Amino acid sequence: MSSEKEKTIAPLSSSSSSPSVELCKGINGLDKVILRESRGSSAEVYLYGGHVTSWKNDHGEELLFLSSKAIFKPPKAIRGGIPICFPQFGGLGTLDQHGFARNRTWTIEDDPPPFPTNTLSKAFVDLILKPSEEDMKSWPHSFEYRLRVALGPGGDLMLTSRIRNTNSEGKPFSFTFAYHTYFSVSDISEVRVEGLETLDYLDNLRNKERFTEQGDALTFESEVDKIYLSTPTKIAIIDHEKKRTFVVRKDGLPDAVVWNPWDKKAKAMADFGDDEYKYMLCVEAAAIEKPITLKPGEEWKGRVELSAVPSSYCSGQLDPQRVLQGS
Ligand SMILES: O=P(O)(O)OC[C@H]1O[C@@H](O)[C@H](O)[C@@H](O)[C@@H]1O
Repeated sequence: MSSEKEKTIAPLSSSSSSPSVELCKGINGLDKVILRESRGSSAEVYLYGGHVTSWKNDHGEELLFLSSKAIFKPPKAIRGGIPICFPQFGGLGTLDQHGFARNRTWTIEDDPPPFPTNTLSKAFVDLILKPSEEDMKSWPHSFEYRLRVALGPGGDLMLTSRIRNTNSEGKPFSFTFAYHTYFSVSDISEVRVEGLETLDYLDNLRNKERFTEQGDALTFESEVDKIYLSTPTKIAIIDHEKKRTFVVRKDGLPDAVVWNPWDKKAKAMADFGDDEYKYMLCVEAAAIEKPITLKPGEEWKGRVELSAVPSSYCSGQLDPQRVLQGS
């Protein structure tokens, strides 16, 4: 073998790679960005919706649920991954359900204003959304919405939203917000959520009436659509069968929505498989009960950090305290 040939082969057989960010075409030719970390984890972000559609650990296992029937065609929002609900959560206002950010095309911003704290991550992308003239007709406010999606060296997925009021005529505005995260689970009946016990919630299935959750971890055996209020900064989703725990850490987002459509609603959704409710759970870091108000020039920040860790066991039982109190 010539030395020339050996030189060409060497880099291809190398197993370690450095963090990378790649812009390419996704489904239906929509632009997407792929983030890759050196140990093998990755994430995919569509510019349409500023929407994370994939998050994989360093074994290449998908951690987010994406419907097999998801429609990647504007103006329909993508079913699964992490839709951004802004400037309105759900039907709590005059806009279409969950606002318009999830069905607008965002732009990559090469040089955003610096973050107060530096992220360790080298695999990240900065996106920006500004309202179009059409948007201003239904929501007459100027804003700049900057979204950074970053993959940490250990595979954690971090989303940071910075929303600034850029109204020139001195008008404040208010909004509600959610990171509508669809977690992939092995079987919804094997899942528990820790961290929301004893909290008050608004039940979307009962006219948003206010109730208080019981003392036990949440388990699932029917449709659920609840907005938990004043929640702790950390919530754990424990997948018994997979022996995997998702930890949601959040900042600036006091509420948490828990949603699973179950069988009847699943059948009624055109972009969701009839049985897919078994394999997903939405736990959405949110600001809903008390809308955020920004005066001109003011900026709000809302951040979520998702990690997937092996569940810790204690004499055959999961030990929720270790999950919630651990670092
Ligand atoms: O079908 P959409 O607009 O994506 O909304 C899905 C669900 O999103 C949840 O956040 C809401 O609480 C539910 O009420 C809603 O059904």
